[in-house]
Amino acid sequence: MPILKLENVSKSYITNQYNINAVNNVTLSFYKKEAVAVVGPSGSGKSTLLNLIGLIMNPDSGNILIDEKIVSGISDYRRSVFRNKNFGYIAQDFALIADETVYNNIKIPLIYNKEIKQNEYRDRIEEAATSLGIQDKLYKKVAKLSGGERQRVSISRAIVCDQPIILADEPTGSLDTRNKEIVMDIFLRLCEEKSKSIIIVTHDFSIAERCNRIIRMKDGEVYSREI
Ligand SMILES: Nc1ncnc2c1ncn2[C@@H]1O[C@H](COP(=O)(O)OP(=O)(O)OP(=O)(O)O)[C@@H](O)[C@H]1O
Repeated sequence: MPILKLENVSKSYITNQYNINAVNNVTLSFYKKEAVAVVGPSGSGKSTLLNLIGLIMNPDSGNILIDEKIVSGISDYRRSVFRNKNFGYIAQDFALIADETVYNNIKIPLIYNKEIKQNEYRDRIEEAATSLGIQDKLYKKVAKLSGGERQRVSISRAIVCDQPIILADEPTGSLDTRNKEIVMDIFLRLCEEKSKSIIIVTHDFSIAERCNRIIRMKDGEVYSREI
């Protein structure tokens, strides 16, 4: 059974100058324990697709289902509840607060998660940091870390609430080859050992080819997929 499903999902942007079908009638399924790459030229709709999947925006038409339950076309509040429960995010620029410690950065999604009690924070933060090998950096400021270390902080933050699906938009865009490999090793380990599903938007073919599956987009449509 897919953990996440898109059925005939479309999204347009309407501006004064143009009306563009950013995602056009896309049907896709995602499963537990798989890393999936979304590739395609600039403007092909990858980020819009990721925002739809992550319930950041509602589709104009079609359905998004998590565990067979429709989670699109619902109120902003209910969407945010599903979002917090199901998705961890990793951004290209890491989206960390440089002046804060690693510990405080990893803590951020816990504060927004109503189901996790404050007395669990420390254990969860230490566990997430340890699984990424940065437990000795917890009380350092992010500003003092290297690019590879910062990305590990952002991955720790994405897994600290233990949501089943991780969404990553160009997660290795600013890393060197060695750190890219390390990040991909971590993603594949999270799929295998923690049964996560990871969806990665990337322009980097060396990243895409290490995923279990590649989804190719062009002009808002998915034109090739395995499975
Ligand atoms: N907020 C917006 N308002 C209007 N048009 C938008 C908006 N966001 C995206 N678009 C347009 O929708 C199309 C798809 O954009 P999207 O960012 O999803 O593509 P992408 O494949 O992620 O591109 P890139 O690889 O450059 O990040 C593009 O033509 C883009 O210009």
